[in-house]
Amino acid sequence: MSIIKTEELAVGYGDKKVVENINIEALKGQFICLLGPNGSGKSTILRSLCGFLAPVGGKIFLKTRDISQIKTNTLAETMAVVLTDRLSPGLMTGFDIAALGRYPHTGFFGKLSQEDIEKTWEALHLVNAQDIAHRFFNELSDGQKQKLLLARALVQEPEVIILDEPTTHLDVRHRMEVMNILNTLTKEKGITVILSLHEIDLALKSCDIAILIKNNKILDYGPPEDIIQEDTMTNLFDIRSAHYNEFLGTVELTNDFPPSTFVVAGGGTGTRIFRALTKKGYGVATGILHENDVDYYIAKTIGTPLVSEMPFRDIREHTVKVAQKQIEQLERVVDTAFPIGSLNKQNIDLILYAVSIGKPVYSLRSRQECEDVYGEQAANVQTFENMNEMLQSFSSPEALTSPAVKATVGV
Ligand SMILES: Nc1ncnc2c1ncn2[C@@H]1O[C@H](COP(=O)(O)OP(=O)(O)OP(=O)(O)O)[C@@H](O)[C@H]1O
Repeated sequence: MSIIKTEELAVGYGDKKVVENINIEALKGQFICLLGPNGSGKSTILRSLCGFLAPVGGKIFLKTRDISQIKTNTLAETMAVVLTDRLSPGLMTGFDIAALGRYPHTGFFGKLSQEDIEKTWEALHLVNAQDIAHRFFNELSDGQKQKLLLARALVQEPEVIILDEPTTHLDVRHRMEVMNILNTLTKEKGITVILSLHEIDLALKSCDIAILIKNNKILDYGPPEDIIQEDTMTNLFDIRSAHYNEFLGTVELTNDFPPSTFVVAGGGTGTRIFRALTKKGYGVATGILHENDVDYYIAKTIGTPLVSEMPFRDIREHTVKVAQKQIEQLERVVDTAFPIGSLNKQNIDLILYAVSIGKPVYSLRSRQECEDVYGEQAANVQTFENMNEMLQSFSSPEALTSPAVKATVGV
C-alpha cells in the first residue's frame, strides 16, 4: 500500500530549487533512507514530505490525498516527525515529552486520558526509556533525548515516521538501539520509516530502499543490494582519501604510499596489519591471497598492490614468481601468522625465499611456531608478540623506497 508518493516534486526555498524531479513512493512498512553529501537536500526533502515546507513544484500524496489539502491535526494522526531541531522544553520530564505525541488524540484541552497515559508508557518501554521517564528532559544526554523523541513519535500511533539524522550525536550502542527500534517498527507494526543518515554502512545494512541524492537530483533509488556498486559511495560523497567496500560494508583509508613492506597474509590475518601500516604511513604490497579471502577485499579497497590467486585453487608457479619479484624490490616482509593449509603452503615458501635473499622478515608467530614452520631458517626470522611492537622496530616511513619502486611493482 502506498503511504507517501511524490510526482515531479521539486523542493527548496522561495524560488530556489534544491532538489527536483523527485518521483518516489514509500510503501507500508518500508524502511527508507536518504543518503547524500552535506547540503545535498536531504533535510529539505524530509521537511517537504512532512508538510513543513511547501513544494517549489510538483505534488506529495499521503495515502492518495494531496498533502497540501490536509490539515495539520489530521496529518499528525498519520505522520510523526523527529527533526534535529533542539527542543528547549523548560521543566518537562521525559514522560511529558513522550506524552506530547498524544496531542492528535487528546481533547480540546489536551488532557491525557488513562488510555493516553498507558500508551505513553507503552512507547517508553518500546524504546527502553522507562527509567528516564521521570527525569527532566534538559538534564538528559543526547542519546536519551533521542529515545524520548522516538517515544513521542510512537505514541502518536502514526503510519509513517520521518526522522532527520536520528543517530547524530549518539554513541555506537544508542545508534544501534535506535536503528533496531526503527527496524522493528517497520517489520512488526508496519510503520513506514523515512530518514536521513550519514553512516553509510548502517544505512545500507538497515534500509529496504536507499535514495541517493547529489547535485540537485535523485541519482538512484531502490534496494541497496540492487543499486550500490563498488564506486557508488565514493562517487556519491566524492571521497578521494578512502574507498567504500560494498561487499563488506566498510570504508577503508586509501594507502597510496610507495610500497616498502610485503605482507604475506590470508584468512583475515592481514586486515589489521594493512590498516595499521596505512595509519602509520607505510606503503604495502601483499600476497598471495585467494580472491575470496577477506584480506583480498580489504587490500583491494585500500588500493595496495596485491598478488592473488583464483578462489579455492592451488597457488600456481607463475603467481609465486610474481610475488617473489615484488619481495625483491621491497624493504621487508611481514608474516601475519596466517593459517596454513594445502592451498596456501606456497606462502611459507615465499617467506623462506625472502629469508634466502636476505630480506628482513618480521613474524607474528610465536618462536616455537616459527621453528615448526620455518625449521632452521627460523633463526633468520624476527618474532614479535604483537603488532605494535613489530611496527616500532621498523625504520620510519620517511626512509621508505622511492615512488619509482611503486611503479615497478605495478601500481
Ligand atoms: N532555510 C533555508 N533557506 C534557504 N536555503 C536553505 C535553508 N535551509 C537549507 N538551505 C540550503 O538548501 C541546501 C540543502 O540543505 P539541506 O539542509 O537540505 O541539506 P542536507 O542534505 O540535509 O545536508 P546535511 O547533510 O549537511 O544535513 C543547502 O544548500 C542549504 O544551504
